[in-house]
Amino acid sequence: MSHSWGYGPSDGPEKWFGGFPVANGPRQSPIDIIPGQTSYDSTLKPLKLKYDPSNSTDILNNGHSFQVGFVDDIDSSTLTGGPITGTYRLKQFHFHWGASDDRGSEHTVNGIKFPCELHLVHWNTKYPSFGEAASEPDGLAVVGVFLKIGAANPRLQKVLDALGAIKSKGKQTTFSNFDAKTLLPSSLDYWTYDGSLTTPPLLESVTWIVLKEPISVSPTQMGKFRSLMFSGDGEAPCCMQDNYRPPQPLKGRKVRRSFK
Ligand SMILES: CCCCNCc1ccc(S(N)(=O)=O)cc1
Ligand SMILES: [Zn+2]
Repeated sequence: MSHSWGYGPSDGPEKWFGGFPVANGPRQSPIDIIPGQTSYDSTLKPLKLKYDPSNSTDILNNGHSFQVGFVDDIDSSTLTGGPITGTYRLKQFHFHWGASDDRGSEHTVNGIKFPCELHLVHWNTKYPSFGEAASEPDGLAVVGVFLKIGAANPRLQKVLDALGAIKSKGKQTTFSNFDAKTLLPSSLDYWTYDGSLTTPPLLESVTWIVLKEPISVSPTQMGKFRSLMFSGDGEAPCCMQDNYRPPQPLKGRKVRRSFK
């Protein structure tokens, strides 16, 4: 059975339960973060992100978003500290965004949607690979960064300038020497909770680490995200936008914060 899914009326988030029943599971993502209901945890460590720019390899339109891939066969781009134990390796980063600036993020804060959200995806090196880690409850850690409309962000430009070469589904091009650390805000204060992949297969294997401070993006830069296509060459053209899953029920989970 082919598990084709998307973000449209016939194959979008409200339809994913059919092919992926975990969609109604106990630790689904994203969620609405209500800061007043989070608990400060003084035992949470500072996040340690060590990214080697020489590790970036390619940029790919996967038909759902675009992602920048990293070499992950050695511990050269890693996440340690924060709420996790051990070492997690950076595998890829990607984004989710809206058709207009009033929506697009997956996590929300007090019900507020941001126009875009960056996900830096890491896997636990206690497992042999990303694929194996993805099915373990402590297998993945994703750092989420909100993008807020403001001044153009020069650090996004290299990524946005590469999108012309990967307009349609399946297109891929080399993307080297990109320092993912440049996409992070100045503060690494974060909220954290146990969740899932936000796209099928929706595996409940993600420790979410959502940064409190957004980075900026301009309306023009947002337009460049929307110039991508969900569709492949020769298919009916369909703009890549609104590729976000809405918040899911908390089901008793606690959200902790690293800051007072
Ligand atoms: C086992 C194969 C999984 C492939 N899909 C990876 C994937 C999906 C969603 C996210 S997200 N949006 O939760 O960060 C990250 C990585
Ligand atoms: Zn994502």
